[in-house]
Amino acid sequence: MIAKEKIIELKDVAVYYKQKTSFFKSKKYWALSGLCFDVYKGETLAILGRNGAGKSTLLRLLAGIIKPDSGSIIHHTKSVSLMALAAGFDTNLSGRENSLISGMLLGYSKKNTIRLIDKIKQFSELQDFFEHPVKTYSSGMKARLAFSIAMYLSPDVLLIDEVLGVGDVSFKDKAERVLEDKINSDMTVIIVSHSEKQVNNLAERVVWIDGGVVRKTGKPSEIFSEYNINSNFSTYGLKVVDYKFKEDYFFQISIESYKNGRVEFECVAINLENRKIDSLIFFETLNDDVNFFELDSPTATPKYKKMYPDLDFSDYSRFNGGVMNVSSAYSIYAICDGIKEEVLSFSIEKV
Ligand SMILES: Nc1ncnc2c1ncn2[C@@H]1O[C@H](COP(=O)(O)OP(=O)(O)OP(=O)(O)O)[C@@H](O)[C@H]1O
Repeated sequence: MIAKEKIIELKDVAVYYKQKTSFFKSKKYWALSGLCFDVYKGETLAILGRNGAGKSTLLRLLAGIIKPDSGSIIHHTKSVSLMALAAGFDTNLSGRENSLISGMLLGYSKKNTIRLIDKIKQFSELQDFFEHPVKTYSSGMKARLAFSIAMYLSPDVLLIDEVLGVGDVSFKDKAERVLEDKINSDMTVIIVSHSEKQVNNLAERVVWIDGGVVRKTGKPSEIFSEYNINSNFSTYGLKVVDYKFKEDYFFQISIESYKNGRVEFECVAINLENRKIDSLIFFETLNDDVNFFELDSPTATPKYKKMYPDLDFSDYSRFNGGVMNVSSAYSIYAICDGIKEEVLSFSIEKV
């Protein structure tokens, strides 16, 4: 096996912001702490996390715009671009002038940058606006300029913050196609995205940031099941811990209501290898008692079919609802082709 080449290393990195508590006083707020992970050459890495988790702070760190307050970042590359954040633009200058500056900052000669500028203008579809100050642009136009610059002035590491979420449908399609070409080349791409579909399509690896710390890293399929369940539970001030699942299953558990320590839920489970699930059994370990209940309706509701159009909900899925208790632990077994196997286990706690 060829050893993967590290392009960025984060060693116990932490960043704080000063937040004002009164007119004279401020306190340190640690937006990121204890981050340790590596980025490898040529990979596409997705950064996932809820609002306020620290994703933008992490991107700014990776781009060198801010420095860690403790720990260290080692860059084994010269050109990291945060174009897509549009953070580097001088808004008094035009799209053309900003493209030129970006090229020079990335180490291109003036001649080479000028050669690429018309391609940037054409790709961005900004037309005459390209010659106007960036401060007159809408946020979608800024994102289009940023994306186009990044695509033509190929840095070694491309950082993208939700850029594909802006712009009209035809620009989005075009951007996604070009980005896929970059991903298939040896460019390293780090992308922040809330879209499960986009991350599944584009990224090989995910770093899940939760409350400023790395909660988990892994393949998109390993992360999303737990991430989605956690997102649902955290809306109710609850968290899912000790989450373990069998990779050939997809799960979605959503909360219908939460009252007096009892969670009414809906659950859908799908065998991703198209093995028929005969039944799903929930075992609950609460106060040394073991309770169990069986989920036995064979197909999902139209709601789930609409949410996951790519999944096969026929024989391979089981769907039902029930009640779970907070401060309790669950093991879920599937009987699949006559064989009983543990497919998911977790506990529910108050945050
Ligand atoms: N300049 C700042 N001063 C004080 N606190 C800040 C500053 N910037 C960010 N924070 C705080 O740091 C935390 C992380 O913010 P960050 O913008 O990195 O999160 P995020 O994951 O990108 O969020 P979102 O998805 O909402 O954009 C948040 O709690 C935020 O309130």
